[in-house]
Amino acid sequence: MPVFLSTRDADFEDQFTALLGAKREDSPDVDHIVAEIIADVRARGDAALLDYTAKFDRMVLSADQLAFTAEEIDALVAQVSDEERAALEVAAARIRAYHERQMPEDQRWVDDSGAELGWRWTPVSAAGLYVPGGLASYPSSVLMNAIPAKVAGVGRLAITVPTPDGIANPLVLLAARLAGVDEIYRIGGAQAVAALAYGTETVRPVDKITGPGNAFVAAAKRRVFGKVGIDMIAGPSEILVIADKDNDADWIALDLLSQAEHDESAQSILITDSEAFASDVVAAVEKRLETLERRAIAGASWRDFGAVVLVEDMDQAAALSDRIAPEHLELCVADPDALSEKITHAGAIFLGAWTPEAIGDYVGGPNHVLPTARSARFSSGLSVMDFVKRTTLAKMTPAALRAIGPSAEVLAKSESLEAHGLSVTARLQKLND
Ligand SMILES: NC(=O)c1ccc[n+]([C@@H]2O[C@H](COP(=O)([O-])OP(=O)(O)OC[C@H]3O[C@@H](n4cnc5c(N)ncnc54)[C@H](O)[C@@H]3O)[C@@H](O)[C@H]2O)c1
Ligand SMILES: N[C@H](CO)Cc1c[nH]c[nH+]1
Ligand SMILES: [Zn+2]
Repeated sequence: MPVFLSTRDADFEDQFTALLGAKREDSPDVDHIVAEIIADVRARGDAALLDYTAKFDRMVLSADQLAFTAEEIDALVAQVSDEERAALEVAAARIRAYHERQMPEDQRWVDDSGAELGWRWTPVSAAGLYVPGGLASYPSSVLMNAIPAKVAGVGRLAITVPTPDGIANPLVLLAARLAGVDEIYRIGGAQAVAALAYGTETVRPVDKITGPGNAFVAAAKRRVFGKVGIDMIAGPSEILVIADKDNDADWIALDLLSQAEHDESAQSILITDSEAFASDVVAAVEKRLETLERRAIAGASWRDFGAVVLVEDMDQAAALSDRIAPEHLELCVADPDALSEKITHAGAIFLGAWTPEAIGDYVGGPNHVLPTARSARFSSGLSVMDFVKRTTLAKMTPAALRAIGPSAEVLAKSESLEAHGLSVTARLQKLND
């Protein structure tokens, strides 16, 4: 059974704080193993990649087999059914259209002093996308990572995907092709991240690495950060549903289970102002868990981390939601737009009973790579912005330098940086000659 909290309980604050602080992720200490793997890939390049691929993915390869050839991709893509291809194409088109609107604009203006100022956006030159290939492999995540990169204008986009025992997921290859990925390597784990960051004889290094993965992948991303950029370390999925009594309890139960089925550590929370509705949803979840294919995973998540919170009104619901800062927030209430105005911290908001979160996982358009573990308080989901960087521009005229240069001279002096000040002074003297 999930925990049941009511804001009317005397110890509500303690219980809610415990819910917020519950540690869900089992984070094994893999950092020392990962450090060794990265060092080995840096030292031995392809030879290390081949050894680790043989060891962890049970695949003996030669260096010229590390990358998928165009013919191999063709053969795998041909295995995808027409129905699945059409669905991926719908998803790709919608994700692309959404992300094209995110492209930021350059700015240039002249201020009061006569200085010309501005900024310019440019894409990162090369990006690498890690696609998990062990227990879970999501073609939708390939689209969600690769399409923003290509929309941003990333010149070279490489994918690494482990293929344990030589088995590749044809849908992953098709998603990569639809997104315009340039290179695909059959490698995984920390060694793949190291290869993308530092390069080997076969894998050219990239500037930014994105994509989810297991503890080894996450630790490797943390370690290479600085040498390359990374997106985020996404934790187990979360959903918070705020629903009033005028909902179908079974729909809400399924929405809660849709994220619970990802992972035993996933978290699904219902906030409602109706005790009777809360009971109906709990009963509907139990009923669905009798037959759901992934009932073992979803059941464990619901039992260990699920929660139902009874509130007095929707204002209270909004305030609690902000404290949870959920990855996904569904607002199944009469006026979801009005309620959403009261929400500040959420990775993605799904407005109204006709918007199940799963639409956002696949075909809505917005990205499904979102901040977890309350990090929506300070970060956002993956976007085109993750693949561009901003260069600032400043152009002085003699008049502008005369207007603002003296302040720079004063500040340079106060920081005891003489050359800084003199570089301005020399120019101002020239103007006075
Ligand atoms: N948030 C999302 O959008 C999203 C999407 C897909 C998957 N995921 C998550 O990604 C993860 C995928 O994990 P996975 O394991 O299935 O695939 P993975 O590709 O992340 O990891 C497989 C690799 O781990 C390495 N590895 C395994 N055991 C090792 C060991 N003992 N020592 C060193 N390296 C070892 C191997 O190199 C192997 O190729 C899951 O946690 C899943 O929940 C998240
Ligand atoms: N809900 C996941 C992110 O939290 C993403 C995903 C992929 N496929 C289905 N769902
Ligand atoms: Zn999902």
